[in-house]
Amino acid sequence: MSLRIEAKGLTKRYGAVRAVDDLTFTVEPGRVTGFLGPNGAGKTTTMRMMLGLDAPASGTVTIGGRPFQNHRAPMGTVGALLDARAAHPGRTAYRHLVCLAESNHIPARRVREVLELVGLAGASRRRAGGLSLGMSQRLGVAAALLGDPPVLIFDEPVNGLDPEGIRWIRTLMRGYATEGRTVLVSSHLMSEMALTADHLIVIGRGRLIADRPLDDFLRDAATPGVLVRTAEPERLTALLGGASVETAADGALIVHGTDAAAVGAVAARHGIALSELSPRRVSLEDAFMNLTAGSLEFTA
Ligand SMILES: Nc1ncnc2c1ncn2[C@@H]1O[C@H](COP(=O)(O)OP(=O)(O)OP(=O)(O)O)[C@@H](O)[C@H]1O
Repeated sequence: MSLRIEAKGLTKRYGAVRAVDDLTFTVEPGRVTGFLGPNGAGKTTTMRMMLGLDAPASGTVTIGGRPFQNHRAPMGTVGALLDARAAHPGRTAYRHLVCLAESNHIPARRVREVLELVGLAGASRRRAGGLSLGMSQRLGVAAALLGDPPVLIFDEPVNGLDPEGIRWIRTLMRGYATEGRTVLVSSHLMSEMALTADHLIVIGRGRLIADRPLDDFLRDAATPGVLVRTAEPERLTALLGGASVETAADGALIVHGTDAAAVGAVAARHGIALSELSPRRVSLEDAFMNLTAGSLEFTA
């Protein structure tokens, strides 16, 4: 069973703030979709509406063609990780999952399975309140996986995880997507999404900014240019004739309209020493900043 998530004209206001503003997009099965936006962009609010935890002011969001609340087996439809500290602090990890399983008609043996799956089997008797943030996060993932759902919705799942935990959750999401499930994961870090997602939905101030494959972002970010450092920038600039040259804040030259080999050849021919010569790429983080500039809630 594969289900897509479809938002149409989704809008939510908090007083004068349009937290989510006319969002239309589809999250397809079989890939990891990154939901990217700066702090306050509206990611959590959108995910809460997907799960029927908040009502839209207008528009709709459906999972497999109907609102989440209309599915008869919620945990068997969507596995959600919204708030890592959602478990009752006094309950053991095991008890927390058993309660969830019981109220959702999920066999108790599944609890052992998911505890194994998230690496918490050894900590199942510990109280949720005493777990580290990383372990709470794993317990949240265990709860999400209880019903073996075709759709996973994870809000900033790497928060609080150490590098091993981050790799674990990436692998887990990748695995589920490969099985044909629908995986939506939010983040405010482009660098994290670049390692995790196949497709990106980018929002800023509640509005859709981009909805395209990760590869397209990577290609655009790799705008060709050449970074050159030399003690004779003026002379080299004059010799480069047709190319457009800008000077970076640290004195390096950024040359467009030619390649590193050509710049090196000109410098060699005229005996200009270069201390650096490299093809320049815009970092992904810069590309994301450019994309969302003007949509930041707070700017420095
Ligand atoms: N319950 C609420 N009451 C009032 N305003 C809210 C509420 N929840 C969210 N907002 C506002 O709605 C906007 C979107 O918030 P949201 O938490 O959805 O963004 P986000 O992209 O998840 O951000 P973050 O990465 O910081 O979690 C923000 O301006 C936020 O201040």
